[in-house]
Amino acid sequence: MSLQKLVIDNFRNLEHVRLEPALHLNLVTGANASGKTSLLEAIHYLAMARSFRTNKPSSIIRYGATSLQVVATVHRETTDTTTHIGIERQRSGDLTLRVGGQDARSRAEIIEWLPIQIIAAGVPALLEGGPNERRRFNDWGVFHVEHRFMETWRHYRKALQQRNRALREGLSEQLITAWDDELLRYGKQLIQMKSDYIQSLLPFAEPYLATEAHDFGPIEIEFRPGHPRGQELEEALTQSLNWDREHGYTHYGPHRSDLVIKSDSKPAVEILSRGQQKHLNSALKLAQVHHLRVTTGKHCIVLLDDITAELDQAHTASLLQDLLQLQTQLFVTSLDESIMDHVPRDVDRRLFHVEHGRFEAVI
Ligand SMILES: Nc1ncnc2c1ncn2[C@@H]1O[C@H](COP(=O)(O)OP(=O)(O)OP(=O)(O)O)[C@@H](O)[C@H]1O
Repeated sequence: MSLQKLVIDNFRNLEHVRLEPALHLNLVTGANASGKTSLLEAIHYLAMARSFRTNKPSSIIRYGATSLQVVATVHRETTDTTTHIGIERQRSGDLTLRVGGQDARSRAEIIEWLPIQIIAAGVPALLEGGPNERRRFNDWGVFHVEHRFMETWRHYRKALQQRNRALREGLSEQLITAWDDELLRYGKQLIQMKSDYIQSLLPFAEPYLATEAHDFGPIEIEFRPGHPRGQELEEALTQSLNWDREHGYTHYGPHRSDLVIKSDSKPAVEILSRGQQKHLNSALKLAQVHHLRVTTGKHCIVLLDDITAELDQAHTASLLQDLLQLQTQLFVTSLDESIMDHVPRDVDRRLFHVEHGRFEAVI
């Protein structure tokens, strides 16, 4: 996917911005607080219907405005089709999502249209972030490559919510476990999908992890299904019933799945330097972009925020080259233009300069 046109209204300090991005590299430069990250945040908001910087949607609406809007013309390479995608958020909380001139049926419809990855200083990395971040990484991949995922997740979530409600309300064992069949059926399917995804991702990660510059030992990623090893999910559910009743929620299941990332057979978070952790993080995201490309033909949009603060020159250059080779559409922010020196001349590129929320296309 790629954005051909982008219009942003009242998003943080961006009052009204219209851009025609390049197909591959879009570099956004400007002083501190000019609006560079806000641009990436607006694109991310359009693609995911959530900010990567805050959980409070009202804080992203421009001060004094009653609503924000982000609209894009999106090209899908797999079908060579173009459509309009839009998101509008009112300060009152109302959210409207539009695809092709119609209300979207769900957030998933938009997310499916716009696969997006972000590598940014403020976004928790896979290693140092909590299990939520690693689940999100895992689910992102399964969502985009496995069409049954969303439907299975909806069934599972419904059973989980009902069971948790029965637990909270202190209902009888019979009423609590009435949901177990559904929970097990869809839970096991989810565990299988998530585990299969990680297995199929690993070969794609290897080339990015194996470059000499990284200098870390062999990396392993172990999928943890969200229940104790050596036990089936049904056994874990039965054994934790008393715990679940006491705490008012279901302890075990794929909603608690996690990934254990190891280097040289030891927890990577404990032995890798901060710089190495950042490389590992970007290598795994690159692997997802590549895997998506090969398994579905979809191109990803990648947002790199203040990348030179994240990675040194050599790694920035190699990351840019890898991403450009995968034909992603890149939006990169930086205080200066030096990143362009790492980019081959024939790459379709545009340089934008931003000042107080106003963008100017320089090349
Ligand atoms: N809701 C809002 N309405 C208007 N302005 C806002 C809002 N939220 C944040 N801002 C301001 O928007 C400006 C742009 O912030 P942004 O994070 O995009 O800057 P940046 O160019 O990425 O800066 P840096 O290089 O320092 O990371 C800041 O001055 C910030 O205070």
